[in-house]
Amino acid sequence: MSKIWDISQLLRPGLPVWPGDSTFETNAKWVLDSDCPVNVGQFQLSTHSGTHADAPLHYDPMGLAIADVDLDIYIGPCVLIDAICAKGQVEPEDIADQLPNRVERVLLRTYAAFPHDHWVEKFTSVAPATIDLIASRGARLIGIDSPSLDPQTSKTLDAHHAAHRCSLAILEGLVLDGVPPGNYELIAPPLKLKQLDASPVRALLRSI
Ligand SMILES: N[C@@H](CC(=O)c1ccccc1NC=O)C(=O)O
Ligand SMILES: [Zn+2]
Ligand SMILES: [Zn+2]
Repeated sequence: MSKIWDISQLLRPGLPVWPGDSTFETNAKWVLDSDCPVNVGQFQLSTHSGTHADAPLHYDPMGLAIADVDLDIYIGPCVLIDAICAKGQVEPEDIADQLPNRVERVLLRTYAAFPHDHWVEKFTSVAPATIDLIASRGARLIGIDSPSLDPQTSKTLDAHHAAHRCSLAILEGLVLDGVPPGNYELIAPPLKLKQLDASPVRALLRSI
């Protein structure tokens, strides 16, 4: 029997978001009572809320929108690598020992404990050389538990552009607490959002 790990953040009011970005809000459009047979909610959120997939359109005006990306990248074998010891940026030497020679998808864990209730300004990002290394092993997707591949203060998004050059899809904001490093099946397709730059995902790992 395979085990499933839910590696998604809980979307709720109070969810920490990128400084200045839209907060996650909910509202009851209809409320079930003697006059109304159903509950119907509504919610408002940033495309980069919680656990999400970036589309190339996020950092390239000519890039694909999230509705148009190849879905099979988000489903299939992956390796989860422990990079908790990395300081500032995940450098190639932080993961070299754990990175298989051939790999399809790579997930990096940087938090010892995921910060569910507050925004961490100095999260761990990924060195562009690490992106190149992962891509050189055949990967088509990189995922990370921090909110971005690049530092919060970056204006050039070098790691995002490196990923784009290498045709690597990007997942961010994964919750990897309690998941042992190793091989899994990833299931994390984005929503089919026309002309948008990213999408929340329900990200799952299945043991193999
Ligand atoms: N690059 C980040 C997000 C990002 O940069 C961002 C997200 C929301 C609002 C503003 C952002 N960047 C502004 O410079 C990411 O990949 O999710
Ligand atoms: Zn993003
Ligand atoms: Zn990103």
